[in-house]
Amino acid sequence: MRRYGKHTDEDDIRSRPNPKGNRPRTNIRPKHEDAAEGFVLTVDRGRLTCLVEDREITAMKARELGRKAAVVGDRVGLVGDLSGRKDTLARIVRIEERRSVLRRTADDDDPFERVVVANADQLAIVTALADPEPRPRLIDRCLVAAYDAGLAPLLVLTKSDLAPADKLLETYATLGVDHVVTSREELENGDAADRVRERLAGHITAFVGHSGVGKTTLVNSLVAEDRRRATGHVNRVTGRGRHTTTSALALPLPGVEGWVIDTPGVRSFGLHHVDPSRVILAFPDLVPGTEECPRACSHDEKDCALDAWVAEGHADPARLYSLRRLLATRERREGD
Ligand SMILES: Nc1nc2c(ncn2[C@@H]2O[C@H](COP(=O)(O)OP(=O)(O)OP(=O)(O)O)[C@@H](O)[C@H]2O)c(=O)[nH]1
Ligand SMILES: [Zn+2]
Repeated sequence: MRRYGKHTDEDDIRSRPNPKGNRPRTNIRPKHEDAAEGFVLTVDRGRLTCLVEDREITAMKARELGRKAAVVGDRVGLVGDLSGRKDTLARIVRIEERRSVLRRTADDDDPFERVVVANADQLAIVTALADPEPRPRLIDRCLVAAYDAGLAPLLVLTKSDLAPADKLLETYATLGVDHVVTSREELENGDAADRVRERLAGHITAFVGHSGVGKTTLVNSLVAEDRRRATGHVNRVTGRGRHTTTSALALPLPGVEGWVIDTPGVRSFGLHHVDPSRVILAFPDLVPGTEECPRACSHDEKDCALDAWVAEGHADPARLYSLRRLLATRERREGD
């Protein structure tokens, strides 16, 4: 059989007594041992689109998973009809352990998670340099969410044909955040896509951005033609059903390993769930200075040991200033 390649010697045949692959069943096997592996591409009102091998299939969560929801980016185990034919429905019976979870709430008082992406390792924060004006506090909040979730942030500054990037970049220099600057012309000649793509290969990158910053235009330049979406406005129709305002959408990068996960435009970035003790982990140079901190220190309070430690010359005061600025964005203000 072709499946066995060139190993058609007798030994090999003997070790596969049932060449059809329908192995005998016994009662002691773990449940759903033979579930197919899938990757969640998008979620729409309880229906999940999953990639299984090269087929996109529609699935629902099996009741046995209880309250645990599968989200975009999840690796899942599926059983049932995996043909991907119209009107078929598979069942998700397992959610693999996640490497990361990116959450946001609509605002800080909102207990519901609006966007959840699993397994991303990079967060592309898309900001226009003008039209609309950059909102540094929103950027800071996205950075906090990235650090909290353990994602590496990538700042993507669009519309450099309308305004220069240097002032904004200065604000982030101390944080050492990687960045790409793009313009209308570079979008048109392909340079923007090339430069951004370089940073995406081998990664699962979630893209976030305020509405109108050019996120859709950019994402379209990165993905295959048949995956592109109409730009300009909110009524986003993907080739595969309506893209709801609450779900993200995973798109493969053509030619290389890697995924772009587009998320709906954000107006605010609620940080209800953020744990300051994880944000400090993005500042490894400051971590040793927290040893003398009071228990459960937010590192943004009077008794925080970092002030004295930095004053003793152990780290750059600008780094502590940046950490404090980020932590302060957890407090809600008008316009966040
Ligand atoms: N001048 C200039 N305009 C740009 C650039 N990139 C995108 N635009 C324009 O900005 C507008 C908004 O772009 P979109 O890609 O729709 O923005 P979006 O962030 O996806 O916005 P929503 O779809 O509302 O979430 C469009 O008119 C684009 O043509 C750029 O680099 N320079
Ligand atoms: Zn502290």
